[in-house]
Amino acid sequence: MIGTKFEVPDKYRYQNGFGNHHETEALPETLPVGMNSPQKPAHGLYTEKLSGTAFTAPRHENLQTWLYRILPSSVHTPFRPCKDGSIYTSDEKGSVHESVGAGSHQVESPRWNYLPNQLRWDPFDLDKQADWVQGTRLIAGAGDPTLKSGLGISVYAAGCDMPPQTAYFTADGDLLIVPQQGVLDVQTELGKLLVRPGEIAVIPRGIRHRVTLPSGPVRGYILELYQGHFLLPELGPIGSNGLANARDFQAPVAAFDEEDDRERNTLNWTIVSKFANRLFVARQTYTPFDVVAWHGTYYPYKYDLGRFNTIGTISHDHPDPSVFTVLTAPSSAHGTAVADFVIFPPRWAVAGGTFRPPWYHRNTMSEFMGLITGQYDGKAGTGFRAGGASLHNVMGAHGPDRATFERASEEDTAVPVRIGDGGLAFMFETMFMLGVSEWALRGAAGDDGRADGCGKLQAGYNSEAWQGLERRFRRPAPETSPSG
Ligand SMILES: O=C(O)Cc1cc(O)ccc1O
Ligand SMILES: [Fe+2]
Repeated sequence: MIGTKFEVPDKYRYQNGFGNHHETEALPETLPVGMNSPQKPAHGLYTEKLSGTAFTAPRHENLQTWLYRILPSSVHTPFRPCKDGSIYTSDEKGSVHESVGAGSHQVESPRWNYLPNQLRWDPFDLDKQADWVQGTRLIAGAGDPTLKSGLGISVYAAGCDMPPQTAYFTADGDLLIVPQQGVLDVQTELGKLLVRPGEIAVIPRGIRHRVTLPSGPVRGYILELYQGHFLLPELGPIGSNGLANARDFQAPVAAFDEEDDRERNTLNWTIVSKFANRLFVARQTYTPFDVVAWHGTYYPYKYDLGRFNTIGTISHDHPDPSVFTVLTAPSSAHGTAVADFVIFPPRWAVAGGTFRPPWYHRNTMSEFMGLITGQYDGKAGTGFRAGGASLHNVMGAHGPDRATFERASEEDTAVPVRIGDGGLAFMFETMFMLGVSEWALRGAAGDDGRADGCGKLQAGYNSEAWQGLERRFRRPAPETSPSG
């Protein structure tokens, strides 16, 4: 199912390759030849440079793109804090000079709860009244976007298009988007992406975008990476191909909208900015989707998880889940990720004489998991459901639930089995201890309709998953001496 059947065909064109220097123009002869910033850019456009790394970042890490657009991005009114409950309206009384202006809309208070327990959530409610920006709620996080350190994990659940003539960007980090339900039509400054469940998208920091929902309500997960950028993992002895292959990543081609001449000089466009976890709003007289051509290495992209080339054991033992890494955001400690995006795709389980599911374990890394569809092979019980989530924080003991243990310790391991068909689970794994938001914790599962909390936290997760595990230890009978 993943990667082959979609509700709607993809109507957009892409250019392929991860980390490529791409170039694309929606009108011929727009990109300058042999230079970036000509005195008179083609067609009367302005040149603008978008930097995703410091100017002096090493060549192999340097990310930047040159944009050729109708007006530069700076032509907007000052950003003002947006009004509580009305993110497209600025709070004229709120001062941009105060650290938290009166009435400012905070995406989430930075008050995190640090809990050693295993946590699991029922599927998050769809909010038919919300759009992409309003429907995104922080679940967990670490670090601080002002220090470009750490990450935030959110769920989105929305039922409305973003209003016409609005765009959003976050200055806090790169967005890794994992749709679980419904199609996202994402118009970005650099072109258009259609992103469906079974695909993922990355929208780098700063890139303005507008999300509409061509197939109705949507739900999914977002990892906002405050530091660094996602890379393909090293392949080591796997060799030069495998896992997610570079050629399967798709970046948009340039596409621009021309404004209606009658609307010139009217402040009819609204730009919402997330800056240090706080929303601000500015107005401008023209569409931000006015980039006629671009070239560079800093751009949004998408990837169909159905193209992942899954590698696993063909002898014995359950390998570390790092073999399923799609993208990794490395820290400066070699092999230790700020964030890994890992999937558990359909595959063959063939390990002989082996307990095949994940082992019981405790991990110095934190593991946030979501389920896109179907079932996860580590949890045969019914509690881990598509659109829900689980969190096993630093050193949180976890592993197969009782049902999984019983099945896997009796199965015939001389026979290969197909696992996960029609299903897809994923994990955001991070070196950081994750704080959990107030919203994620408030309201037990079944306690729906709360404004202040998701009402999805499962009170009985630990007991349902593990308390029923039986003692199986039998001390071997002492050997009796033959002499009597
Ligand atoms: O805990 C989990 O279910 C995720 C996981 C899967 C796996 O195959 C090995 C380790 C691991 O943490
Ligand atoms: Fe785990």
